[in-house]
Amino acid sequence: MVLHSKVTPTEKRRRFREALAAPEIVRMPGAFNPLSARLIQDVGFEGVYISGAVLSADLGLPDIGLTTLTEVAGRGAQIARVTDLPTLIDADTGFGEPMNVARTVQVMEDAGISALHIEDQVNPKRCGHLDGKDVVDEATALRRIRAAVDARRDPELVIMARTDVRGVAGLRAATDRARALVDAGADAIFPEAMADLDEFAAMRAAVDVPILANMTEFGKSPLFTAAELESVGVNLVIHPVSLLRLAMGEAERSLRQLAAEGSLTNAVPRMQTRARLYELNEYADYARFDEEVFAFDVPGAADRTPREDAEPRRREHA
Ligand SMILES: C[C@](O)(C(=O)O)[C@H](CC(=O)O)C(=O)O
Ligand SMILES: [Mg+2]
Repeated sequence: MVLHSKVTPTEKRRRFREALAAPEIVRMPGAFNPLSARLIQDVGFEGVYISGAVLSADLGLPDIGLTTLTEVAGRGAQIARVTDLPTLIDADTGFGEPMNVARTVQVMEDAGISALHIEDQVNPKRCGHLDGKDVVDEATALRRIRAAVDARRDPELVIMARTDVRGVAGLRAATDRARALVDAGADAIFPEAMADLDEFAAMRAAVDVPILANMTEFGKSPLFTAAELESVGVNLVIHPVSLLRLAMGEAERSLRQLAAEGSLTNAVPRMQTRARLYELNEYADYARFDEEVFAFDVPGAADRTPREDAEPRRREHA
């Protein structure tokens, strides 16, 4: 892959649409940084989720709409450029009024993102699995999606509408809202905080676009397997915060061990090795790339060298 993914954003978006249309469920664990996105690809998943909860947690902030479009898109771009997989990013409420939503879509396109979801919570939003959240009225929710769709320049970009209505007004209201969001142009639906598989099945029956299941831990939905979700027609599953929770759990355990034992010797067997890290970050490929660039010879170039002292730069390789 060296330096970046060679798959263009449009190609990733096209592949994502194709995967969503296939009968197999698309699995997207949440990357907490570009390196973990590499791991997700290496282990063989179909896509990378970029979570708002993870980004805000990473900045030491609660997930209550404090992060800005610039911060979220910047992180998205860093992650998208190191993976060949499609990326789905959490655009919260779209960062403002419908006009802001329109700008959000274009900024995410420029960031190389494949898909984004925009939710119908009021500003400031909160985690969809917490009590006490609120949603905007239908007209406002539809305007956000309409603005997003109108602003899109690459027709392959996937615009997903998330509805938080289930936790506020029940399943029936959520399926009604989802239908309206699809009519407004949403390519896919993210029904937040569904209580069981029957609710996913009801959502499946309500709309004819791909639907997503959010398997976040410690939330309102039980943790169904990919096969269970696929069996009720769910097209895409995200595990948004799982890798961050796992890494932080291990970090805390190990810090306590270090504090108690004065060394991390006993934690080393649980660590990713230096060799594996270098493999993920393609040290060998970079070295080869460097060699090839310096060995590259343009026929006749020497005759055209304008300055006699123009010596090619030499580089030592370890
Ligand atoms: C999917 C989500 O929007 C996210 O930001 O990752 C969160 C996840 C979480 O807080 O567990 C959500 O609102 O469900
Ligand atoms: Mg979120």
